[in-house]
Amino acid sequence: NDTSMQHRNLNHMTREERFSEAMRRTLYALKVLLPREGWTPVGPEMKYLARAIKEFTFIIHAGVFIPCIMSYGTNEQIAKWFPLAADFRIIGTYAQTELGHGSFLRGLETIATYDRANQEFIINCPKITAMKWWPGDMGKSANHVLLMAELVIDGKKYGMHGFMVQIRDLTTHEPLPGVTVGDIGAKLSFESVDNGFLYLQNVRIPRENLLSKLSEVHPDGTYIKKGNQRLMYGSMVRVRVNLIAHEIVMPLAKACTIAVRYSAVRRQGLINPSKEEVPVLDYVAQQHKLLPQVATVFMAHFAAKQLVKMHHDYSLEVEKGNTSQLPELHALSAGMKACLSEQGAAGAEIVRRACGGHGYSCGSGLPFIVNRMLATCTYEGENTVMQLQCARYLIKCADQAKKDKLTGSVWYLSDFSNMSCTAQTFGDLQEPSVLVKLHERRAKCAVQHAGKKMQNMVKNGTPAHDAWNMMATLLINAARAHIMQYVVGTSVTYISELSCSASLKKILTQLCALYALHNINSNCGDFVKFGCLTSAQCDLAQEAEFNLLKQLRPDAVGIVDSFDFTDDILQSCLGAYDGNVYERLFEWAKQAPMNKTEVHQDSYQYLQPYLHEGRDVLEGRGRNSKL
Ligand SMILES: CCCCCCCCCCCCCCCCCCCCCCCC(=O)SCCNC(=O)CCNC(=O)[C@H](O)C(C)(C)COP(=O)(O)OP(=O)(O)OC[C@H]1O[C@@H](n2cnc3c(N)ncnc32)[C@H](O)[C@@H]1OP(=O)(O)O
Ligand SMILES: Cc1cc2nc3c(=O)[nH]c(=O)nc-3n(C[C@H](O)[C@H](O)[C@H](O)COP(=O)(O)OP(=O)(O)OC[C@H]3O[C@@H](n4cnc5c(N)ncnc54)[C@H](O)[C@@H]3O)c2cc1C
Repeated sequence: NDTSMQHRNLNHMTREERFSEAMRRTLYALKVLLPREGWTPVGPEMKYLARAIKEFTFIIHAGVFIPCIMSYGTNEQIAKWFPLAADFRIIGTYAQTELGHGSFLRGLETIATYDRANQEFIINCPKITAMKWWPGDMGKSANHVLLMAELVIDGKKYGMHGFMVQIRDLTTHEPLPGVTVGDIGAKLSFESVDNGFLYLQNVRIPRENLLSKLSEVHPDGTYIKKGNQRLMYGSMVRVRVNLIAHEIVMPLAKACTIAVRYSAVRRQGLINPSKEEVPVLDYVAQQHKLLPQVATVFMAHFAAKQLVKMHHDYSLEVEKGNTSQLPELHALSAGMKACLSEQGAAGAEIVRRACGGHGYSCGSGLPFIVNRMLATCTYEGENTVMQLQCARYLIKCADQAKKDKLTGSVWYLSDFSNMSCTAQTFGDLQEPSVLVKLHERRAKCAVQHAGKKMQNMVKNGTPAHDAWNMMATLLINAARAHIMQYVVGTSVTYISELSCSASLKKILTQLCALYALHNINSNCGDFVKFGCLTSAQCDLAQEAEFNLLKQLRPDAVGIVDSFDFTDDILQSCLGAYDGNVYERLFEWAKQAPMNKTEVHQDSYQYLQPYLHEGRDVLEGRGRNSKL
């Protein structure tokens, strides 16, 4: 209810206005919302933050830069930089990606050379491709970066390390000497974020600015390794774990809220010719577009909660020096981020398109969501690269399963029990336990299929790296199958253990079955090819899905209402709680800058000659235009 936090009409703002507005809101919110003593907003504040996050800037500062200080800094470095960053007295970003490299980190070209005489690092971007490019908040806001660069001592390279580098003066905010920094220009989304470029030439930083939790450089240039170097990739694992809730589940829930509410209001056409026009939500085709996406929101939410818990438990183990869970967590976080962002982004577009012409209007709030979700498929690990990382782990586990009993998320790879499906009715295929088994079997066969193909190629003389490259599509499918079985399995377990009313549990169970069946019906080729289902059972799977659409239709609006978004957060003429779609759209359009005047001066200026000539012709004075 604080007017300072009420949304302005972002669609009618320029990019610079949106950048300024996001900064104003974020810093105002920081002052008002968050308790000064700490960075852990609780209760309604956190709920508000999570729902309003798209309107804030400094997400990289808060969601990546600060956690990196905690992950890579020594206690002294944390004590120095965390309080400054937590209170926004320094603004930072995570500067890793370069103009020439984003996925292949061993190809990064920014260099940090140790200068023993002065006990400093000299930072250089040796060529244009080494320039840092993309980091959020870097173009105009950040005055510090957590710079990921190749450490070099006496000509020897030690790999990527994290360095704290100040890039702007803390008083004037001007770039420091040797620093060329700016905004990278308009993008598909994140209009309010100043993703930036950063070119460093002979920038000197103290030796103490090498974040030294995992390794350090002594004054004489001696390099000391202090832990599992793969922890250097730890920040990316954490962001992949965290972004699922914030950037996939939350936006998809908003898009579904808008589309389902609108579909309950929008009347268009007839089902029974003798009856009145129906709400488009009564069309099974519309239900088939919307309800599986609503189910995805819940299943991704449940699976993400499990992954966050796994990351938390892993982090506690790392503190004790035990990094044994890292390979499994890396594979799962990489695979989940890739597969759920792919499903989420596609799902947001499906529900946007289901809103017809008004879904194409920015007044619906949907284009903003769709475009922003598209970025989740690229940042924090491009999806294909992430799926291949996940597949790399699965192939290794499949080999190990031949001699060991596996545990964790890959346990099913060593399950050699009879997994054939005995379903005779579509009701059998709505059973959670049957759906879990089907997904486990499909995943196991997909992993084994990819592995076998590569083994055969290598046996026939193909180098392993070429076999890997040629089977990439099968490996990606195996990663997707693995994640789908994880999402279905964790959701079934989560719902079964949830203490809630029987009616709520029934709805959640139906949504889980709908998610699983939609996945089966969208990938039935795999399920038949791997002998998981017969062709007749595939027909039953379709019947089972359609039956669930019918059962869930009456509760569709109630289910999305349970996401509890305010109209102010949704920013949608189609999804407002009161359902006054047409009045809101008209009011919204009238506010467009184009409608400030009845006659748009520029259009009149260019049209004027033609308008006058047309008038003359109509009034019989002029000749017919040659046009
Ligand atoms: C009121 C005020 C409010 C204020 C603001 C409001 C804020 C509210 C709170 C904030 C909450 C926010 C939550 C989060 C939301 C986030 C929003 C996100 C916004 C955009 C962020 C985007 C940021 C970025 O994009 S950063 C850059 C990301 N870049 C990447 O991900 C690069 C991807 N590439 C790689 O990771 C590597 O190159 C890789 C893995 C592909 C290959 O590496 P490499 O060549 O070295 O390894 P391999 O040879 O393939 O494998 C070797 C070996 O290593 C293992 N391994 C690889 N990676 C990892 C890893 N990460 N962890 C562990 N192990 C790893 C691999 O498995 C191999 O192991 P083997 O045993 O040898 O098989
Ligand atoms: C909105 C947004 C915000 C971002 N924020 C940040 C930030 O704050 N900090 C930061 O450091 N970076 C940031 N990034 C950069 C982001 O992390 C990179 O864009 C991402 O890692 C992908 O790398 P790339 O752009 O080099 O793509 P590439 O790796 O060049 O991908 C191009 C194509 O090559 C394919 N490809 C690449 N490698 C392989 C492979 N091994 N096998 C098969 N196919 C492959 C990919 O699948 C893709 O199709 C951001 C990007 C975006 C879009």
